[in-house]
Amino acid sequence: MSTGAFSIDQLMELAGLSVSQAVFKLHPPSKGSRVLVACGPGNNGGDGLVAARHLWHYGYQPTIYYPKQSKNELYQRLKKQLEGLTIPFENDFGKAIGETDHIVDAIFGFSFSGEVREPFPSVIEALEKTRIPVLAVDAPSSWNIETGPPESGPGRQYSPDALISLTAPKPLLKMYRGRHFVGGRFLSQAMAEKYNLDIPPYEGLDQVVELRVEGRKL
Ligand SMILES: NC(=O)C1=CN([C@@H]2O[C@H](COP(=O)(O)OP(=O)(O)OC[C@H]3O[C@@H](n4cnc5c(N)ncnc54)[C@H](O)[C@@H]3O)[C@@H](O)[C@H]2O)[C@@H](O)CC1
Ligand SMILES: [K+]
Repeated sequence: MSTGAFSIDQLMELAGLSVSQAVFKLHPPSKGSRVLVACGPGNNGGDGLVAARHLWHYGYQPTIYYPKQSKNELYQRLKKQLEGLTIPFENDFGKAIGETDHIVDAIFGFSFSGEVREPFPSVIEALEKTRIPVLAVDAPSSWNIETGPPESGPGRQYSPDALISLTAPKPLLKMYRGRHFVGGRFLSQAMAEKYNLDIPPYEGLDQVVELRVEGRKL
């Protein structure tokens, strides 16, 4: 992903900005301003940290669940930026889910593999059961990027209300039914052609576009 001379910081900022815009389109703060952002240990979690910062500036009240914090300097800076806005970090996911209007699932993205390890099984199970709307970032966490939901264990019935694919949809989209956004308004025509991607019709200032999922009307 160094392609196109974008640094990881830039890509993560663009990803998190897209996520924040999808949240706004799904649930503007007037419909409930509390948003729980569940962040995993990798870059998917980093997207969540960035999104939370933007959401705060839009008028939301984010809470962060971030149980496996990376020591990497980039994540430490993202965390400091949130602390600077006095955004709370909550370690008890069960408590946090009871005190929110909607949820961003930024736990695992395209590098997830194997069975869900601690401390995340109970978190995935809670996402599976909750009636609070969930927006999954890049993938529903615990899904295999190629084949979709796991056959057993946490996540086998996890079906978030909305998904935002970053840069381009992943193969798991075949197994997904729900609202679907794409965020990747930085791709050049040359990059899109190189990777055989279609650039979707972004409008106005939008960093995201909602697309039709096969079999479901917008
Ligand atoms: N350059 C890029 O590739 C970009 C990626 N972005 C985001 O980064 C994501 C991919 O990030 P990463 O490659 O860091 O990986 P992920 O964030 O998808 O997950 C990897 C992390 O999860 C842990 N993990 C993997 N399997 C696990 C399991 N079974 N149980 C518990 N923990 C497990 C790994 O130890 C690692 O810490 C994308 O989906 C997207 O959201 C964006 O930030 C934009 C740039
Ligand atoms: K995710």
